[in-house]
Amino acid sequence: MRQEKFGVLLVNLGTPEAPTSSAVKRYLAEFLSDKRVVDVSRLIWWPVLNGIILPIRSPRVAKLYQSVWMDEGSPLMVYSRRQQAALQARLPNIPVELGMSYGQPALKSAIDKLHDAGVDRIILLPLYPQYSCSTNAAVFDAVARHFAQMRRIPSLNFIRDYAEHPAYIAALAQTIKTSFAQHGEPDMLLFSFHGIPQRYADQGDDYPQRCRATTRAVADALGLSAERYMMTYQSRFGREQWLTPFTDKTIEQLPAKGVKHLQVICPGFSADCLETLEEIKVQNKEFFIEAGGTQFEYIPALNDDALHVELFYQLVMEQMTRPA
Ligand SMILES: C=CC1=C(C)c2cc3[nH]c(cc4nc(cc5[nH]c(cc1n2)c(C)c5CCC(=O)O)C(CCC(=O)O)=C4C)c(C)c3C=C
Ligand SMILES: [Fe+2]
Ligand SMILES: [Fe+2]
Repeated sequence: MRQEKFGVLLVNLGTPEAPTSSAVKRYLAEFLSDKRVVDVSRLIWWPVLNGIILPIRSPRVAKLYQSVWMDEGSPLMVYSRRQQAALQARLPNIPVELGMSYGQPALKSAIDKLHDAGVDRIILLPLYPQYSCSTNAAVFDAVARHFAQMRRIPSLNFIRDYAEHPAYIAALAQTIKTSFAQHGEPDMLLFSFHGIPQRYADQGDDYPQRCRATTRAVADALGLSAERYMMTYQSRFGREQWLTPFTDKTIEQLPAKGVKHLQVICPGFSADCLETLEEIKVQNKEFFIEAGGTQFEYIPALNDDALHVELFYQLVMEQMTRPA
């Protein structure tokens, strides 16, 4: 029997092509039209999105993107490309493609490239460590939509998430140790995850459990006692109730409780992006200092760190050596 030809498809969210109001509008329009992200009836959502959210949010958010934009582009894209290149170097005989759920490079073109390279089994690795219907399932849907257009679809190994993978926990523990060594041990270590509507969790999305699993495993690996760390949710959107406790509200209250030195890590973001570099590193730092905190450090995402690439390598190898 012919040996199967494997290919790897790394997927992340996507990001605007430029830090301009029109590019942000195009990006948000695609992202926020996905029913996996906002599941409100289209009859209600379409006029709200097009009449209110896009015109008001796009220019405001474009300014925020300008403040974090790198010479090579949007941070999320820059780090995702570096992750792809590093994993490709580690797996020289297997094509590794990057696809974005929204914007460029489109998932569709990444799948086409793998198809053209003769791949008959795709290892699909969404770079969201904790499963959520709004992210990992959205990737699965998008891949299935493209498969629906193909006559000959490849086999698919879908990595649902890796919230508790030992190599992921080890990489996070290492980066926290490095930060402690560099800046001193803080009074509190805060694990901040992107939020989702509470309703999604009530309806069965196990995202909060997956976030807790990561947090517990890292705290155990570091031997942190319960009063030295906390877990919160950031990046709220819209009027609905989102998962609590909120990162910003928590941070504002910490100095009054005696926390003067705070370090924040965002383990749900595999690459630094607007939500970490601006919302946490700039905005939430300000909230903490204004409330009386004295020392604040944001611990960078794992990005293209060697231990992160090692995790991707192990995840891929586990799929390749799995009995079919
Ligand atoms: C409207 C609902 C949203 C849900 C649900 C949501 C879930 C979710 N998102 C991420 C990761 C990222 N989100 C990012 C930006 C971002 N997220 C939303 C909305 C929802 N996210 C918006 C509107 C935006 C754009 C910025 C803004 O307008 O505030 C990013 C950063 C992208 C970048 O270009 O830097 C990431 C990454 C996760 C992991 C998640 C659910 C678990
Ligand atoms: Fe988001
Ligand atoms: Fe945000």
